Amino acid sequence: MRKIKLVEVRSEIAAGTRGASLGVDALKIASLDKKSNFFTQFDPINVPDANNFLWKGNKHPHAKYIDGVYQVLKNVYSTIESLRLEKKFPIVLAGDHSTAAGTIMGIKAAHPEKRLGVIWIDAHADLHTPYTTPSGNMHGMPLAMVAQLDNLECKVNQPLAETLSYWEKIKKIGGDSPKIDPRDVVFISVRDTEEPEDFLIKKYGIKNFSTAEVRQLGISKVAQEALQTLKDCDQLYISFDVDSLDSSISVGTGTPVPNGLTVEEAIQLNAELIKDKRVCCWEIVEVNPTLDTENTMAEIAFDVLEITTKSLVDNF
Ligand SMILES: NC(=[NH2+])NCCC[C@H](N)C(=O)O
Ligand SMILES: [Mn+2]
Repeated sequence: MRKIKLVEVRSEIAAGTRGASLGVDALKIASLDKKSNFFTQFDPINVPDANNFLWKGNKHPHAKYIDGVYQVLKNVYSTIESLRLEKKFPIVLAGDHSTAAGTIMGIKAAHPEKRLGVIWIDAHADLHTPYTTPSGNMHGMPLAMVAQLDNLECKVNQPLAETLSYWEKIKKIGGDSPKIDPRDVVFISVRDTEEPEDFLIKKYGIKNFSTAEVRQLGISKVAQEALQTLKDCDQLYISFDVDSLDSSISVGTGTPVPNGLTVEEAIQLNAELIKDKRVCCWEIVEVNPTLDTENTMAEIAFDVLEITTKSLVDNF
């Protein structure tokens, strides 16, 4: 069996709604209520966040708290790089989705020669940049950070010079080269995008398996085709944003969207994908219990986490 390491990242500064930093602990409460021994099996490591920046107020309208985001990304990057060098399999429990960029930077830094593919299960494409973001929330930008995209063709904002200097630094964490080719991204259930993102999806021919397609093809076929799309990649990272689930289920998350996956679909999908031997890291993000009742979102997310991890363990 591969050595699994749980990584906790309680960042919420890059989300537009407060509370995603509590997602990790909500997962633990869900585990206790379920009387699961999950959290006794793997000892977790905690990555320092920069949520204290929230008290100071935001100075960057088109990339909110980018100074804090930069710090967190460096922390996540160095943690993940070390774990990968120790041949550990990181299972990352995170808050806002921006930190997935740090995860990807770390994976790439540990094995720069390996071509890295990404399976992004999410309602959103998270391909924005400070030049295109409609909200300024940096959880909408991680894939642009790691692919080193500015998307100036679709520029709508005029970010401040200081914002752009942080943006340049972020893109260079782990080295001044793209960590992924955008063509090596596969989306699943992405259904709420803005024009600048649609432009990039088209430009790079990024494959998205819509919810309808998931239902049409069935989970095993989708998993198979997603992995086939990334056949030339040497290692794979799976990012599971709980807002990929239908908004009737994903109440406890900052940006819920209708027409998403069912719980069963999400569980089967992750359990299937993680069997591929190239997968070297799995991440779950954006649980926000302050928007929820009875910790429902975390209970569902915990089921996904537990079953996906079991599939990983059983297949090694
Ligand atoms: N990881 C997420 N929940 N991302 C939501 C992004 C929503 C929207 N595209 C924005 O940039 O504001
Ligand atoms: Mn996301």
